[in-house]
Amino acid sequence: MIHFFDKIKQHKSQNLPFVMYSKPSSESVFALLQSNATLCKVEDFTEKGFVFASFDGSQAFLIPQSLSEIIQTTFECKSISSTQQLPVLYEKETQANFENLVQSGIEAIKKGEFKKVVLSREEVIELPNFDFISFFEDLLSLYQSTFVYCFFHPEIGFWMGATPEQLLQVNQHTFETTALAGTQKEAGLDSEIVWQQKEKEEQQYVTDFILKKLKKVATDVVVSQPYSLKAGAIWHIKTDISGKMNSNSSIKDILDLLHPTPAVCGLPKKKAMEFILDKEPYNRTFYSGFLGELNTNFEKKTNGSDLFVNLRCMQIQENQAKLYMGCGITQDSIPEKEWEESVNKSQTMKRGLGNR
Ligand SMILES: C=C(O[C@@H]1C=C(C(=O)O)C=C[C@H]1O)C(=O)O
Repeated sequence: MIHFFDKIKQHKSQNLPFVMYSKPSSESVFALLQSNATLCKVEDFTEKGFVFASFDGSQAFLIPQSLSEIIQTTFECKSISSTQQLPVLYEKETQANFENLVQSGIEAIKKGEFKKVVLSREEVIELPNFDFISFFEDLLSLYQSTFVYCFFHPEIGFWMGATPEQLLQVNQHTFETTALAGTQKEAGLDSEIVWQQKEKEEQQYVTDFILKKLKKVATDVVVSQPYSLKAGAIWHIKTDISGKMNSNSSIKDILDLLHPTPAVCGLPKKKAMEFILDKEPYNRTFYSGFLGELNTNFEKKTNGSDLFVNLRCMQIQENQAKLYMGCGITQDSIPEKEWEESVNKSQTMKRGLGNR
């Protein structure tokens, strides 16, 4: 049998669509290898396969199960120093531009236009001699608590990432989702992690938004206490939310209500979205969109869905990678701190790349 990664390489060299991924805390890696290059759209979210959807909700594509060979492998973690840092050198202008964007967000919040907005930037880095397979293997070892993926479609692009954020998991009529926000860099002992009011509040906005939206489509909703979650060298605050979908509600109904959550867009959603589309100097496309298994769980062999928010990711183009990172802005935000947070988030992908 040809080895899993050789098959992936072969598929990529034929310019055919594929995705490979590993779920949080799993040792399995699955791949869907589409047999032709057709661009398949998701119409109503009853389709089966792997979905890749944009931030603004206008595009959702599928690698369909019916057109794909499904392969699986298991991996063993290698030991990689997760504290290795790439030198961080930025043009003053890059930092000033992002801080000005954040400042404009703070001013809009103070004027009452919205309560929270998530503002992001892209960063281009050179990737000479990039081997996506060994980078993917490094991501698996570095970020075991995240959803690690590599997605390719000739008409969509080539994306990789390690996201800590689950958007939605559905099994029959029960579902789980999470509210994730607040960020701080690892420092000292894990047990000493302390959150400021600003971060607690920012995360509470996300939880409140999700609970309010779910009222329309779900019952028996259970909410955990907020707790700290580590993803690589970054900490977040997380709340787990679960419940039962109403019998007349569909996955599409829930996704329409939840995506994009205030964890990646803002609050209220429409106003924050308008601000982002108007003010961010680039197009997010699939960054902060969502991706994952739609109506098919290959490990459990059920019809479940398991969707994640596309964060801590990059788009590979020729010998370059575009990295994407965003920060939740509230009225108490300090532009310089948000810049630092974006630099810390960029380390998730750079740390893997630093090992090359
Ligand atoms: C937008 C990103 O992350 C989101 C924003 C966070 C924050 O504002 O603290 C935390 C986790 C994510 O929900 C990103 O990583 O690009």
